[in-house]
Amino acid sequence: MSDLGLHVPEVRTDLERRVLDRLATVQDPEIRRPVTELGMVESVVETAPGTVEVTVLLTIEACPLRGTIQGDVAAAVADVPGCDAVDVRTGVMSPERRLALQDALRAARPANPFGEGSLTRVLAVASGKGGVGKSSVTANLAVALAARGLAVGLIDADVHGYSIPGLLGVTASPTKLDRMILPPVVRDVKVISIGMFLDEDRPVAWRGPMLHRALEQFVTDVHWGDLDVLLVDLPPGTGDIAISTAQLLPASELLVVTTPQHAAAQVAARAGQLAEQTGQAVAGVIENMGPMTLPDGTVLDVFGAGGGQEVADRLARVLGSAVPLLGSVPLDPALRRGGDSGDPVVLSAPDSPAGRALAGVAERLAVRPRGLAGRRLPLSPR
Ligand SMILES: Nc1ncnc2c1ncn2[C@@H]1O[C@H](COP(=O)(O)OP(=O)(O)OP(=O)(O)O)[C@@H](O)[C@H]1O
Repeated sequence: MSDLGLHVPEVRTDLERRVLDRLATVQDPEIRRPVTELGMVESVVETAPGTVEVTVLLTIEACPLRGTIQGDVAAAVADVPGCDAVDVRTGVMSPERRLALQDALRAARPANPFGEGSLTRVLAVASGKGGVGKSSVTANLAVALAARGLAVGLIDADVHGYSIPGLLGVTASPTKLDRMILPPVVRDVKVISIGMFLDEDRPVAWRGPMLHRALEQFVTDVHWGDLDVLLVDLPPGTGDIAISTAQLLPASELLVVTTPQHAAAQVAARAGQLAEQTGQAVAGVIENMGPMTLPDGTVLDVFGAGGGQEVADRLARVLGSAVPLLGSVPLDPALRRGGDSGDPVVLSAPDSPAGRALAGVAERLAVRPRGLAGRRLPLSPR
């Protein structure tokens, strides 16, 4: 039995033992745990001296990652000493085996993995109004934090403008195992979006309770594994989902995105002030679409300047705790291009002005020590 109490094949020869040991280094790309621990290795058989046949069971027949898993297994086994040839076969788990896997994964985690005592830093990204680049900033921060070696998850809860899948180039759908959802992993970020569950052409009228339920499912039914950071892309404004986030993710901190414009800053500050009622801390403010420097050195400030600092100062005053301006991301065609092509600017053009500014914000978020500093107690019991 594996650590999770699941199937481990019997081995008879030394080569079979070495191959099985090596398979412990192969992770399921979605669940992110060794295939040997997940009961996915059905058998390892030395069919002729130096020739091994490995049978891997996938969770579902239509597993989109069949080829990846087969390739990873073949690559891992290829240089096991004494192994001249490997044949990787795939099968599908029986419903009983699949259920046992889900039960084992569920038992290994609390119902709300981000509740009391969680070590995951949860950052809910808010903006006062739409179109300020909140989703672009969120997508870039997620991949920048993952590139720094952190385990990152991303929930796209922006019901009306879910754009995260496009910004990250996610084409895969989540794998559904009865009541458990395995999120697609793209650029090392586990991503789940409300858009992955909707018919693109059919508008949905979301009411508060539906939103709450959807977010609750993303928190509890999605298998996130151990995350260092969970980012939540909120819809613009101060609506129901911001309050649901505070309830379902009680340790979440707000990140407020604004443009430099005075009017936009006022609206953004209002969104941030919600933290006063929900007891959330504000991790900081990010100014986006800031002044851009043209090739001849002229500075073009389409949306003015200073809005980010204005929001940070105002929130600090209202909340009575320090609220840093984490960075100002300039208007930059490279950011727009990266978003359009699903190739975030922090990876596709890291030396561009926006790429550098966003990497700087990610660095500040990554190094900030965790703790209760700055977190306010809720005003009313939840
Ligand atoms: N710094 C920037 N420079 C250039 N273009 C940008 C910048 N930030 C965002 N954009 C572009 O602005 C548009 C809006 O961005 P985005 O969708 O991220 O905004 P949003 O605030 O998440 O909007 P909503 O909340 O309404 O969905 C996109 O086309 C994006 O590429």
